[in-house]
Amino acid sequence: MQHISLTHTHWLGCPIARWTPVAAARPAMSLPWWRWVASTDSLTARLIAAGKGRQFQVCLLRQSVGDVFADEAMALGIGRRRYAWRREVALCLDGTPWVVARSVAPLTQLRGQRLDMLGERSLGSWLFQQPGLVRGPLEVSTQSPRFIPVESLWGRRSRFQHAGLSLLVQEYFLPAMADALALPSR
Ligand SMILES: C=C(O[C@@H]1C=C(C(=O)O)C=C[C@H]1O)C(=O)O
Repeated sequence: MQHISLTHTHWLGCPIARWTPVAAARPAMSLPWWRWVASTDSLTARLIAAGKGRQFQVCLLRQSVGDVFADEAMALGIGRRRYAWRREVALCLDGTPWVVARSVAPLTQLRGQRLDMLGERSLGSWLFQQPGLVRGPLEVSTQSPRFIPVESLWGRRSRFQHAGLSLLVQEYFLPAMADALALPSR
């Protein structure tokens, strides 16, 4: 597959992200990456295991309330101008970001869920403890994230549903992770 490397600036004038169902991306994906990208259990737990003693840390980049990107609004079934809770983090091993993630949820659905109190604790650790958690289908993108100017190898997103809350979690796997784990470029 042709190596596509997009940088932050490519997003100018291109407001819609291209997301495809994970199964459709399978032919373009190596098996080692498939095991990461198509997994549906906690990425936090997987990174800690793969880190083999490296220190895992959630670095909170930004947490705010505001509107969302058009593709996020579509995935959540809300209007673009509806207020949403937005959390952006880097998942780091020994201080090196391996994954960056952006999670968004409609503000009106947060009702008493004190997600803003998470700080540098992993959202995944909280999420996967919730009874009745439902995870929607995974979608994949080769475009880099828009919320931080880094290049990623694979991006994925899925919607979690729990007690009336819809939370869209988008995770982008970075070249530093591929280097550390000797994964292929795609
Ligand atoms: C959804 C998970 O949570 C991870 C932790 C996040 C956070 O703390 O904000 C964000 C996205 C995930 O990479 C997971 O562990 O699978």
